[in-house]
Amino acid sequence: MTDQQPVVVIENLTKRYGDFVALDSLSMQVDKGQILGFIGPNGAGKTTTIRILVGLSKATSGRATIAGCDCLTDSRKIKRIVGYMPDDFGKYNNMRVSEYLDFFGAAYAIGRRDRVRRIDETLEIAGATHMKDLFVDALSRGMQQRVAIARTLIHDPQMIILDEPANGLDPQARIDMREILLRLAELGKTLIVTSHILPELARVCDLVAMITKGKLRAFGTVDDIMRDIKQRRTFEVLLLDGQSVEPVATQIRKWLDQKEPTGLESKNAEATQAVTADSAQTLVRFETSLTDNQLSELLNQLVASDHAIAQFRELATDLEDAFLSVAGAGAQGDAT
Ligand SMILES: Nc1ncnc2c1ncn2[C@@H]1O[C@H](COP(=O)(O)OP(=O)(O)OP(=O)(O)O)[C@@H](O)[C@H]1O
Repeated sequence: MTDQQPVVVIENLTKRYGDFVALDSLSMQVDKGQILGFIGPNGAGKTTTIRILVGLSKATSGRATIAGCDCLTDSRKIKRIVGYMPDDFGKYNNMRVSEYLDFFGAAYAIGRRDRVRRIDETLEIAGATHMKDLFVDALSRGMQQRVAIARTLIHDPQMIILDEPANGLDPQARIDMREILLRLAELGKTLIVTSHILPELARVCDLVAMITKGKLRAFGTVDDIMRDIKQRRTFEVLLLDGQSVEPVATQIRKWLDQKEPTGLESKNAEATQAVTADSAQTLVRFETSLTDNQLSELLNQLVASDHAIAQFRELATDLEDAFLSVAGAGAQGDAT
């Protein structure tokens, strides 16, 4: 395998439990040193995919390889290449951090002298050097998560798979976790990181795969996904006078009812519902899929009316909105 070849190759991976399709023809690739954010709500199929990747579960059809090794048939090699951190830390009473890591190092058949060195190295990468002599079960969730990362790195895997590493962490610990992920990528590791919380990963991921109901809904860089997903945009009209809010909201509703794709009553109803008047903040907010050209007509009408308009602005759409848009579109598609 050369450096140019993707480290992870997933081709048409499908997993059925009886009649239930947990994973439906999933395909994607991850290159060396990249961080893939694997995003999806509970039950989407993330853990199913990961279990197949680390050789713990057999796909019904399709294929997955890591560094050229088949995840099913080369499972011994996969265990050497991959470090897997499940979302559950487990119970390790009466064990100091160094003993805990030594235990896992020995399980990987790392010699005693190398284990001593690896324990120091992995604790340093995970920012947990000062925890070395503490008892594992006395550590906070965030500290335990760092120790779990050190454990995942103990055999120096080239590929690291972390299942919900930020789960249960406080905001600072989440930021620290992101720093650790970036450090690992800098060290040349390839990472797959799952989350059901999107913005958390968006800042550190090179790639994002969004999955719902076992199907890949979007795959690409964060920018690609934001550009490609056709979504309704949100606008705000800020008014100078609170009394203008209701009449302007009514004017926008009427205009949207005429201009949004016609012929479908439900569409119009949706557009109408998407206009909200906020008297306290003297603004009207609305959602639309109309273009800037079309919206300029509305802006002209509003400016020509008796109401003093302070601002007409588009609200930034974040990845969370994009995800909801993808998930919603996918769910509608499945229903038809
Ligand atoms: N052994 C099993 N037998 C039957 N159904 C299963 C089994 N394992 C998982 N499933 C189902 O497959 C679907 C995908 O589950 P999976 O655990 O992969 O989701 P997930 O995206 O990891 O969600 P979560 O974040 O909740 O772990 C779920 O509907 C789950 O109930």
